[in-house]
Amino acid sequence: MLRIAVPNKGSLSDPAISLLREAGYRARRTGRELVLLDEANDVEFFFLRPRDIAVYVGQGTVHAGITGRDLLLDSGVEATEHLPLGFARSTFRFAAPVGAMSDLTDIAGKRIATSYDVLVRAFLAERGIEAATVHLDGAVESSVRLGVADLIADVVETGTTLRAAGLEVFGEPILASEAVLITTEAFAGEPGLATLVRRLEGVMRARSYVLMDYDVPMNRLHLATEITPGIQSPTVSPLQNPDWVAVRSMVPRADMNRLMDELYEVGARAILVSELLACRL
Ligand SMILES: Nc1ncnc2c1ncn2[C@@H]1O[C@H](COP(=O)(O)OP(=O)(O)OP(=O)(O)O)[C@@H](O)[C@H]1O
Ligand SMILES: O=P(O)(O)OC[C@H]1O[C@H](OP(=O)(O)OP(=O)(O)O)[C@H](O)[C@@H]1O
Ligand SMILES: [Mg+2]
Repeated sequence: MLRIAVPNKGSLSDPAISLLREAGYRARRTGRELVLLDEANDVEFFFLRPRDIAVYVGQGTVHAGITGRDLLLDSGVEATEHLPLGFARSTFRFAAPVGAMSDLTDIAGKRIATSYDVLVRAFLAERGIEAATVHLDGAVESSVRLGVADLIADVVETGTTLRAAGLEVFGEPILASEAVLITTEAFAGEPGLATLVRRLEGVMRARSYVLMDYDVPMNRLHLATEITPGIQSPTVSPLQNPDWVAVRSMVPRADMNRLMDELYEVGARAILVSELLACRL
């Protein structure tokens, strides 16, 4: 039976559980459940703290787990990224009081508050910058105002928390992070894991594409299918009116409005967009 670690709390937990549910696995019913047996899929899910998941995977007590790239690297564990999952995207950055620092060299000799000491020390060591780290569990943004540190290194998504604390990012980003499925070399070839990966990829693809249907005059078909070439090739079906055909094609969700405009321009009508639930491409 495949053993998978899933975040039990924090920003990673809900999207990870939704992704698994959409991929056809049993969803967690209550927030207090620690272990969940999914007999139909031959998988056991363990709900653990996101920061601890790399440790369990590294020890081989579970076959794989979902955590953040930043947490994986900070754990220093010998687990590897198997599949990026596209949610909980953030950057990991240095930030200091507005106007105080502009360059990485400004960090030398200063105190950096962070929850990710290993990640920060490795970054500084690579660049030969000497500075002290102050470990804090959370709310790192408050540390500068409270006099515990001169700058911070923390997760930034919208930047709202930084602004509220009177801080601004500076220097190059330390890391671009997102949720990732991790495993070890010993388990990377597990058949159950390959099934999980295929299903997760199916959900992610379905989320990033939509299905587009439209009718177009036969003599404009070549123009329309250039706009929506699909994955393999668009489906073209006859209509009762022999001068028109119906076309169905997958298109990237991000492009859908532009493509609808372009199709209309070349004469397509009745352009419909619908959601995909899952797919195997
Ligand atoms: N605002 C955010 N946007 C995107 N990802 C985030 C955000 N905050 C934290 N993360 C990601 O979540 C993971 C950290 O999870 P963790 O549960 O330790 O902290 P959290 O989500 O901040 O929850 P909490 O602090 O409430 O326990 C990291 O991978 C981090 O990059
Ligand atoms: O750029 P933003 O959109 O503001 O998001 C980033 C903030 O979100 C997380 O904090 P969280 O709320 O989890 O609190 P914590 O610091 O106690 O972990 C993270 O640690 C940052 O502080
Ligand atoms: Mg947090």
